[in-house]
Amino acid sequence: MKRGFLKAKTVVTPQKSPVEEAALNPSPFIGDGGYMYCTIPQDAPPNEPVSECCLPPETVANLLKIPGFPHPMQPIVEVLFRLGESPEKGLGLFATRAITQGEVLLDRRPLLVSSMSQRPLTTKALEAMIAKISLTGQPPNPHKILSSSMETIVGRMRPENRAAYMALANSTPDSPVLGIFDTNGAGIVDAELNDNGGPTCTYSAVCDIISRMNHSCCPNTSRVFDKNSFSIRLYAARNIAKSEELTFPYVDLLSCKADRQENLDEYGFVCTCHACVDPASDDHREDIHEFEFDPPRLLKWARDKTLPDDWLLKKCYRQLELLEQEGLQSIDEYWEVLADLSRVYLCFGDIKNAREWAARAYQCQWIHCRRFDRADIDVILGDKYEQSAFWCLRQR
Ligand SMILES: C[S@@+](CC[C@H](N)C(=O)[O-])C[C@H]1O[C@@H](n2cnc3c(N)ncnc32)[C@H](O)[C@@H]1O
Repeated sequence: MKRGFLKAKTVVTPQKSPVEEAALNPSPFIGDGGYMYCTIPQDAPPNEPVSECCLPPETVANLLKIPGFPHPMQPIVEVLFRLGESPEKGLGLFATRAITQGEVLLDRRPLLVSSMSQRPLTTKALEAMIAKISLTGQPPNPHKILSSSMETIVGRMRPENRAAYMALANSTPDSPVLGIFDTNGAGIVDAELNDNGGPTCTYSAVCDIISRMNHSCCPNTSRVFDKNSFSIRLYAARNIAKSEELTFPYVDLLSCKADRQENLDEYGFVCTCHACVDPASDDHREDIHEFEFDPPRLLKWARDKTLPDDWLLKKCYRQLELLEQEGLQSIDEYWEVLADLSRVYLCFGDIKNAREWAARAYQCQWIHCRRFDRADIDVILGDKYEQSAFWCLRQR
């Protein structure tokens, strides 16, 4: 090199990844698909847990209309589980003491809540898509759209939440950001998040601790999303022994074993739980599924004196036995049969037994709190039970 000449340096500005780009802009905004990217709760102090969300703007507006939103989460005074290795399943959660049915194990804000994958496109998004096709001749790639949405959400997370998210399992061949969403996203039903007039869709939530739970077709926990506190509450759906693994279902529990396994294939494992190895389980689950719950049937029996007194009781006890045998205390059918037993005893004018069954239905808060017909149970547990349509109906 000649003296006096410096070797020219090309200044390369390192390109930011989409996650880094998103981290630069933490304010809420409406993205291409018409979804709102926002932090919930908004303007939270650093010690308040937050969720990064991608939701229809109407859903966000409805949440913000809840008086006092967000309500405080349920304080948990004792940690009842630990994170540990589960043979052949990676990490999992294990009870550190015997837990009683109905105990709350955790109440926690998700790291992420998104409706991106399920929501029909908004008109604006559809127009943008059509414009893009006419410009490039190529339809946009839904996989790319979802992936870029996830990068935006993850980029907006607080660093500690992002680290917790990135440490979760990825059982897919996809990029970590998208694969973690697919492996760990658990559904929040529309009614739990958006029961006052927003667009109908389902939402997926990814959590730091709860997402460590492995699947079982006889799960011992159940979760409820409480939109008031914007948190997921985890309940013991039945008594759990010390050291037992805490489990949650990834698929519909009343479908047959083959269908359940087909849906589990995307998680990359073969389920070997009790129900999947018991040859009688499919028939039991079909019987549970076919059991009719409805007050009209109860009214028909109560008024039809040609049917034996114990006609409905026997059916209900059999249903309860099957549900307990199959380990299905987490599903709605369990609450329904407890509620039916309570109503049947009310028809006999037996308030003591009616209340015992009603108390058991009430104890299933993971179902009770979202049942539109829970008023019956509240009436039986209160002092106005004689005003119920079922009171002494069989004796009239
Ligand atoms: C939501 S994660 C559960 C936590 C995960 N075990 C971990 O280490 O973080 C889902 C993944 O866990 C594993 N898994 C969950 N349930 C399982 C089961 N019953 N049998 C085998 N593997 C399971 C699968 O790899 C699945 O894709």
